[in-house]
Amino acid sequence: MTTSSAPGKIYLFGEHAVVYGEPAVPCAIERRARVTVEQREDSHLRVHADDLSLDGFTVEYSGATDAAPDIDVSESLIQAAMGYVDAAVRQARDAADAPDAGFDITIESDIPLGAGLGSSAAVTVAGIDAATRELCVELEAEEIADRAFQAEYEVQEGQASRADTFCSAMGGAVRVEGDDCRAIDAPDLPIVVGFDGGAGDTGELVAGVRELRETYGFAANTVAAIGDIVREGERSLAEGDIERLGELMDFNHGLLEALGVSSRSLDNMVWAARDAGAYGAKLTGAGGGGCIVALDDSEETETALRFTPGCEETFRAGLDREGVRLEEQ
Ligand SMILES: Nc1ncnc2c1ncn2[C@@H]1O[C@H](COP(=O)(O)OP(=O)(O)O)[C@@H](O)[C@H]1O
Ligand SMILES: C[C@@](O)(CCOP(=O)(O)O)CC(=O)O
Ligand SMILES: [Mg+2]
Repeated sequence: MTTSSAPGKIYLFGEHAVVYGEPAVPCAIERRARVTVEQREDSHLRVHADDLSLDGFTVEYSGATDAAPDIDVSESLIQAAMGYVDAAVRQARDAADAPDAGFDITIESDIPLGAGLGSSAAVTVAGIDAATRELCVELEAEEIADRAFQAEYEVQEGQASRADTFCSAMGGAVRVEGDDCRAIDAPDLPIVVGFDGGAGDTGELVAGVRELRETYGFAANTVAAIGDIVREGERSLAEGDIERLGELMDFNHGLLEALGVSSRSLDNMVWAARDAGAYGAKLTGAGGGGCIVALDDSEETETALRFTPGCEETFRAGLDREGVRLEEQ
């Protein structure tokens, strides 16, 4: 039996634009997905996910590739829930050259689903690490990142950048521009997350930006301007200039809003954080609903978010310098 874990992430800058080759800077946060894998005698797959919430449902399921899941929900929901796990298992079987390996898999995660904190990447990265180790193969973090990207790319039908999976595998702050992925130095950041309890459909939101970008030249310029913010933000990060980082996050949020991926509750939380004196605040990830990220070393932003209509949960989540790791074997 092998348990591996991998962190979720926030985007300091650059989501969406990273899909079109602009750079992005995601940072791993201290919230993890833990995946426990035990090889079976047969080639079946049995998955158990605690408190897996899908579109407001909480389901507990266990299924096998050749058997119906033991819960009464639609096939499409199960497909959505299983997609990343199946893809991670395919990658592990391929890496270990064990096409018929079967597993019992248990997933526990502190990362809300579909909320822009990279739960899919964390589950995929931790799943590949645990399953390959179970097959006596130890992969480098970079290879896990690459295989997890292939898995996300497959599930998201070609609409994925390397940012989430590389960040989750490596930990810390990273910079991703096309296929060029690298770890970067970052100071400890006072990260506060606000969560509206909802989720956005990453594929749909990415498709919406794509359409805007194809329809309007100025939308393409907006995407390019996000790239300029990221380049400026990298300098501020290197200098540890948190005030400027905050200002650039505010700017980045404005451009994401212009691209149509914010929402009323995300905007409310962003404004609550700014009014509370945060250095800056923006939505994180695909948007549409889910999480915002703010920088504040005082308690003010968390207190304000607790009283903000539409904010369901707020928590401080420090930068996690560790990426994928073995928990138990
Ligand atoms: N705890 C979990 N158990 C099983 N699958 C999970 C879990 N967390 C995330 N996933 C998978 O990741 C998907 C959500 O990923 P995505 O839509 O990319 O949003 P995000 O990565 O921002 O959280 C879920 O639909 C599910 O397939
Ligand atoms: C919108 C995008 O830039 C980030 C999506 O992040 P998340 O799955 O919402 O955590 C898409 C991508 O980079 O693959
Ligand atoms: Mg995701």
